[in-house]
Amino acid sequence: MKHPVVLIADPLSPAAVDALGEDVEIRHVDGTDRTALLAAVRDADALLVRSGTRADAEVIDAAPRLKVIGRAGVGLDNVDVAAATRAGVLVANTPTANIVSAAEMTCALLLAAARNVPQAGHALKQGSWERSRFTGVELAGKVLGIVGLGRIGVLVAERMTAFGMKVIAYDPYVVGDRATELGIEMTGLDDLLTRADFVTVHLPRTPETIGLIGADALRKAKPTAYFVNVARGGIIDEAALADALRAGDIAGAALDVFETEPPSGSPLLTLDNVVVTPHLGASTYEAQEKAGTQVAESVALALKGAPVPNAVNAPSPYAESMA
Ligand SMILES: NC(=O)C1=CN([C@@H]2O[C@H](COP(=O)(O)OP(=O)(O)OC[C@H]3O[C@@H](n4cnc5c(N)ncnc54)[C@H](O)[C@@H]3O)[C@@H](O)[C@H]2O)C=CC1
Ligand SMILES: O=C(O)CCC(=O)C(=O)O
Repeated sequence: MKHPVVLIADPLSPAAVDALGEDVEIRHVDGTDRTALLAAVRDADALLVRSGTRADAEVIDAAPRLKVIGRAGVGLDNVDVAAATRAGVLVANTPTANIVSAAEMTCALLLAAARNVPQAGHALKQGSWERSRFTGVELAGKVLGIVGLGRIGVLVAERMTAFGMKVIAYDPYVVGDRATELGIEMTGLDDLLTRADFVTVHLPRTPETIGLIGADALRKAKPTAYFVNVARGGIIDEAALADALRAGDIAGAALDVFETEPPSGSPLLTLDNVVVTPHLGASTYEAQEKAGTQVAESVALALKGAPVPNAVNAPSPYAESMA
């Protein structure tokens, strides 16, 4: 009997392949090579992606056998869930597999920006021992503003509270006493922007969140404020951010994600007060093993027609956009 074809379009942990078992035929394609992807998906019963591959309507239409798209990670802005649902294709992500890694990365970038770690290290490797130039700021006693108090936002709050930061947050969808229990003050976005010494966004990329932090928002921030984005490019408008950084309207930024990835030619890459990483929030062995295993288990269940715990086809209150 012919086994169902599982097409892996982004680099996944070997654990994913193990968890898929022997009853499937595994094929690989570079999901960023559009032509190759559209050709390979034609025979696929399942498609496995991370954030590098766009599983949009064109891909779904090119895949007549497709039953399931597995997203090894959280964000679904690269998967057209509505088109998949219309085509009867189940979509499943791994909503908790990489959240600790993403939160730890956020804390790392916050500290790196506050203490100029990459800039000072780079200068030293170039032979320059410049201690005063890289004087930083302490986090203790400072206000951390978290925009989007979901799974990752809460983990960041817990960790940065241990550094002595006062945490305030904006999230109109948070209900209940969770924030109070954690000692987090919920507030409006404008108040957060005017009070925060560090602002970090932990939102999905949706029509509502694209450009949420734009020129107006940045104008409200303290000139000493730092902005951190380990969520999705475009939630902090990059052109407005570059302008604010150049003008000295804010002190610095740390970015793991970009409007276009890779962000070739972005002015942000040329600014000294910007710390950057190439979308590494989920790139730990632990997160990838969990995401790979969980997504493979979901795909294996879907191919058997069994219920899948992390299916996301149900309407969401903030459906992610393909914009
Ligand atoms: N850099 C990386 O490698 C990673 C990035 N991510 C990104 O982080 C995002 C957040 O992840 P989680 O915390 O797990 O998601 P989550 O769904 O647990 O939390 C998102 C929070 O944003 C809030 N929210 C939605 N729209 C909002 C708005 N307009 N204003 C304010 N708050 C709003 C929701 O109420 C929710 O509490 C993901 O969607 C993904 O894009 C996730 C993992 C790794
Ligand atoms: O490792 C990846 O594919 C990106 C992780 C991510 O951004 C997510 O899970 O939303």
